[in-house]
Amino acid sequence: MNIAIGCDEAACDLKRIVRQHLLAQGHEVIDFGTHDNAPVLYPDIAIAVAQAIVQGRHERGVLLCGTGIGMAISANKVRGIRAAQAHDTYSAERARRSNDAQIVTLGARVIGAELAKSIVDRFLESAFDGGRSALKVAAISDYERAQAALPRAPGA
Ligand SMILES: O=C(CO)[C@H](O)[C@H](O)COP(=O)(O)O
Repeated sequence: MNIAIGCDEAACDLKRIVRQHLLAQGHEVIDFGTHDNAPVLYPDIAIAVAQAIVQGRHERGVLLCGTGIGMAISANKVRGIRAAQAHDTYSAERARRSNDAQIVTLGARVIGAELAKSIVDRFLESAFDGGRSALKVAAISDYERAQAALPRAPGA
C-alpha cells in the first residue's frame, strides 16, 4: 500500500518506529515530516497529508502528534477526509469498517510503540463494510458538499 506519514515534533521518535515497521512490511511510505525536535505547526503537516490523500496520491495516512487530537482535527478540515484518532485496535478496525477513514492518528504521549504498530496494522488490513455504513458516511459527504456551496461565515 502507498502510505503517507507525518508528525509534529512531539512524535518524531514514534513516527520513525512506525515508518520502519511499515517499510519492513513492504509498504511504500512517503514521509511528510517533521524530522527533528524543532517546533512545527501540526496543522501544516496534517493538511499536507490529507490533501495528498484526497488528490489520490496515497491510499492511507498515518499522522502522529502528542495526543493525535490536533492531527485529527486538522486533517478533518480537508474536504473528503475522514481521519480517526485510535488508541486501541478495535477502534482502528471500526475506523475503516464503519467510517471508511483514510487516516489514522496516534498520540505519542498516550501510547507506546508496540500498541501503535498494532493499531496501524489493524487499520491498514481492515476494509470498509459498506452496506448500512455507506449511508452514514454518505451523509457526512453530503454535508460537506452543502457547506462548500455556502458563502463563508464571517470570521471563518
Ligand atoms: O498533541 C498535539 C496536538 O494535539 C501536539 O503534539 C502539540 O505538541 C500540542 O501542543 P500545545 O499544547 O502546545 O498546543
